[in-house]
Amino acid sequence: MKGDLLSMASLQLSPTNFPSCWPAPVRRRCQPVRCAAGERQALFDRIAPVYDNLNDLLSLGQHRIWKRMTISWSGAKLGDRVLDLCCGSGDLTFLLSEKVGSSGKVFGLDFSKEQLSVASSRQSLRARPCFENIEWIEGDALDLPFPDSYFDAITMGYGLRNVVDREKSMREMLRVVNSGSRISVLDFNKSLQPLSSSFRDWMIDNAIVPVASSYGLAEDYAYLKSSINDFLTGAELEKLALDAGFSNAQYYEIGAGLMGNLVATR
Ligand SMILES: C/C(=C\Cc1cc(O)c2ccccc2c1O)CCC[C@H](C)CCC[C@H](C)CCCC(C)C
Ligand SMILES: C[S@@+](CC[C@H](N)C(=O)[O-])C[C@H]1O[C@@H](n2cnc3c(N)ncnc32)[C@H](O)[C@@H]1O
Repeated sequence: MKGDLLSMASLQLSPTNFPSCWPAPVRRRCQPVRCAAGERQALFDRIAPVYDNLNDLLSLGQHRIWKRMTISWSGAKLGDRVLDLCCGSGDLTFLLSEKVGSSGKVFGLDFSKEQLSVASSRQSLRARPCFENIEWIEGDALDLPFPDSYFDAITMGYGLRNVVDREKSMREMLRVVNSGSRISVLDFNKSLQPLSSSFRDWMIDNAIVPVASSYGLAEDYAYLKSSINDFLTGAELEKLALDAGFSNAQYYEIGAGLMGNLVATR
């Protein structure tokens, strides 16, 4: 499986953005794969055309607030070089771009070609001057094409739950983030409160899946429920970060306990 994942291509990846000691990325095509990672990649490719609209509809626009909180916790500031991991259609990437401004640099990395294509067309449509600081990279969160200590901040929205190896993903984030800098990881909160988890499961069964089924995507959205149940609690996420080597980790429940944000400092 590692071999398959290593065959990720790199989009618009300019060697000039890397120190000269860093090998130039090789342009390769993604291979269709049948492993768990390949199935998830295919799922995110399939849902790409409706992903943004469904997020707005299903969360009643609330996901925009949760994403702004994630940016704020990342500590990204003007002039920084930052990474949005598992960027999908780019919501967090665009917010980071505004935050670091034209003197900064933002990399949006994802393994779904279709999600990146939506992100790139949104970039052309909105055409704000600072958006020129964005570079989209088709790549693997488990094998990042960046040197050690390269970033001043990292964000990851709804990504950690979807990668096939969370420990490895955490170790990769630790490797590429600067000492003293932060990662800010937004995802569903695997709540220990029965009322909160019942409400979330009820929402998925009775709102999310029925709406998604009208686009022929019922199964893809039903995956949400099992993936949240297989995910980690806030305390487990803090432990994951500390075990990987972060010096500090704090988990915040947000959105009435439906969502959570892990903030860890290297
Ligand atoms: C932001 C949302 C979904 C992101 C998302 C993440 C994934 O990992 C996926 C995997 C596979 C398919 C799709 C996705 C995916 O879309 C939408 C979240 C919706 C919430 C479950 C429902 C929120 C309900 C309330 C209206 C919010 C009210 C909050 C208020 C503060 C009380
Ligand atoms: C639910 S979407 C989140 C998109 C965006 N961050 C957001 O907040 O809306 C999850 C994204 O993670 C990406 N992803 C999952 N595993 C990945 C991996 N190993 N490497 C790169 N991207 C991955 C998927 O392609 C998908 O675009």
